[in-house]
Amino acid sequence: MSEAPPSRRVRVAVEAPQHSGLTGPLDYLGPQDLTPGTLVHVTLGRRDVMGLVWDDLAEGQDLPEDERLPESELRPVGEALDALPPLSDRWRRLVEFAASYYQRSIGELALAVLPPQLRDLDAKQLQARLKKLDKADAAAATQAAAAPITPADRPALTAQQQAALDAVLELAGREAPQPALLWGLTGSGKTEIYLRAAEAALERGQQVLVLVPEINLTPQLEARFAERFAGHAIVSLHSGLTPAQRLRHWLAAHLGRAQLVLGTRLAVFASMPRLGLIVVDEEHDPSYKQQDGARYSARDLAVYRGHLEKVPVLLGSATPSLESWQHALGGRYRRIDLTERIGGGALPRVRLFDMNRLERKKGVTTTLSVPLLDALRKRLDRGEQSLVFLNRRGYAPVLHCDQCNWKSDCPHCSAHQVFHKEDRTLRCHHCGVSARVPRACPSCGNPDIAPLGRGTERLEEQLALALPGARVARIDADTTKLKGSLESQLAAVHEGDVDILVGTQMVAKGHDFRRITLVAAVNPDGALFSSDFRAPERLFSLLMQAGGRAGRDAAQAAASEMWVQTWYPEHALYQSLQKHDYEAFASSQLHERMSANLPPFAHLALVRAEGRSVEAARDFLTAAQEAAQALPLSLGLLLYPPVPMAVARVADSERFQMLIEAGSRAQLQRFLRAWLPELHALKRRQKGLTRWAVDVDPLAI
Ligand SMILES: Nc1ncnc2c1ncn2[C@@H]1O[C@H](COP(=O)(O)OP(=O)(O)OP(=O)(O)O)[C@@H](O)[C@H]1O
Ligand SMILES: [Zn+2]
Repeated sequence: MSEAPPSRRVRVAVEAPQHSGLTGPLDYLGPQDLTPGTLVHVTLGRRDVMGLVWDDLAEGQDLPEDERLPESELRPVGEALDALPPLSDRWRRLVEFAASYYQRSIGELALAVLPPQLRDLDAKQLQARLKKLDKADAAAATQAAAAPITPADRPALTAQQQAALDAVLELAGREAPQPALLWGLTGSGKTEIYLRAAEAALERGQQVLVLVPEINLTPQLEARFAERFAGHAIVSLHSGLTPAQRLRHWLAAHLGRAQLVLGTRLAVFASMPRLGLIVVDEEHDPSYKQQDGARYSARDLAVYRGHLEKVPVLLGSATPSLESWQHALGGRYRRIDLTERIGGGALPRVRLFDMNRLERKKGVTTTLSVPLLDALRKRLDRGEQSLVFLNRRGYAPVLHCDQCNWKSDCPHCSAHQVFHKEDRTLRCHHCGVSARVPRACPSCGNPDIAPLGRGTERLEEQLALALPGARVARIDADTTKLKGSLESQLAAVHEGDVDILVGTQMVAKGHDFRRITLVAAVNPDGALFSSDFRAPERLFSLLMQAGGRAGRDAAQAAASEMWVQTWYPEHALYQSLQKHDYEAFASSQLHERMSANLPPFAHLALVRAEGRSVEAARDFLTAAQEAAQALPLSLGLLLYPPVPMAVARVADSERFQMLIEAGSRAQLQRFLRAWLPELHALKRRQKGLTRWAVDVDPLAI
């Protein structure tokens, strides 16, 4: 290091949040041979931060020539972490696309999707890490090399599965494969297709990325991959890992050593030099959408990544998102169907139980109707399992005093505090604040305050009372807080130690329960009349999923039943559900969406604002709307007026939102790019505004 080599202008993506006004990579002075994709330390203001050397030109996010600093004023880049192979061109294109599409800065997104620990290392520490990893991997690699890629113990495919696999393999052989939508009934053996397609990719020496909605809800999928590919290098990537694990797993993927990467939405950004296949399981699941920062859809980015890397993307679902379904109808996605359950079992018979037929007693809803209890008892007698599904946790959604009408409202939110009997607390599910249950009404002193309505905790209690001797268990966010508790509770169900399982949507998804013959949804009507146009889609898929937990053992399939208690049995959604007719449901929904000009026929962005007062949040959006109307690019767009959000106040913050609707993605993108910089300026002027954010393709309205 005697003579300093000549320097040049290098562009470095640094983590500067959008609101700081820095959008593109920044200019520094660095050595000639600094490869794009290399991590470097740089100074930003007075801080030392991690940056990523970017390309010479990043489209759209560059400062105009005359705003760039002359070379003489540039700061030098600091230490480069060049022991790490640079992040690939394709990886950088993915990040660039995501940043631009979701309206964030490249640097913010690039650094946010790298493992956090990587940011804190210097070159020497990184080298030490890599060395340690080398040693561990050398041992594992010999093992992996010895493991056969074609495992011996795998089931022979059914004819339908074989046809589906052939279709996937045919795509994989193409120069630029189109994405595939694997539409398969619950229990039709979709996972087996993922496994076989993965196997074929491994045989080609490629890496496979498998995305799942929530890793702790799908321990079985992970177990099935681990079992099938025992001896192969499989790593997981999700937010439940320790920072050290996350770095180790990420490095294994980046160095090309991990053959399979299984992860949640953030794994869509895993650096994988030999990527050969992307699987997105339960592609319709809302948890693929990131809900803060860059609000990306991992499913949509997976499709884009497949296009960039020219690899097949396999989107699997029994109830595809209407977006994907529409793409399949239009021929953009290749549709592959699995229409039979493994073993030839039937889907459960759906029984729509009309609540209007029950005798009405004032103020009492008979959630546990006599016929339902009879059906449960029948299963008990036969030694079969039942699942009772209610998407509301806690004991009761509100406590109420019938003398003065006091209700357990959250002091900080426009919502009730939920009564949790187990620890006798009132808890707000929005801001998290928790209080002891009062002995008497805080307002009038009446000692007789009562729970109104019902959550899973109460349902569990009532079931145990009504069916003495039954082993009732509950699985929801409250019973599974401890690490490993969900796994052990699920294991108890699989082992037959539970007769009746009560739970929220956590139990409806993905589990391969073998002994359940009755699934009951006791109070699903709420979503029918939601102001969110996607609520019916979510309800339908949740109920199909829940129903799919019954009769998975073909021998019992004929006796399986799904029980839906509803006040609206004639509703089209339930009618389609009864026939297991996703196609009819999708077609009627798409029809409605088309006439209402909603996605997938229109493209939406939502701007949300939070303030210390209603005025602050609303006025900001009103000003934003005026700024939008002044832009010629807003012509042809629909700008809805600001409205309070469904839960208007959370943690003492007033929340408003404003919807923008466009006929095309490109039009929306062009408009946002012109408009959002003005919002950064407006924010500085709006007193009392705490934050604002834009959500492109919002999922919940
Ligand atoms: N060809 C096959 N022969 C025998 N058993 C199979 C075959 N394919 C899958 N199975 C088994 O059938 C069951 C259901 O398959 P799988 O879990 O893959 O269905 P799925 O479509 O992913 O279901 P879901 O959407 O409900 O999660 C599993 O226990 C699986 O091991
Ligand atoms: Zn609250």
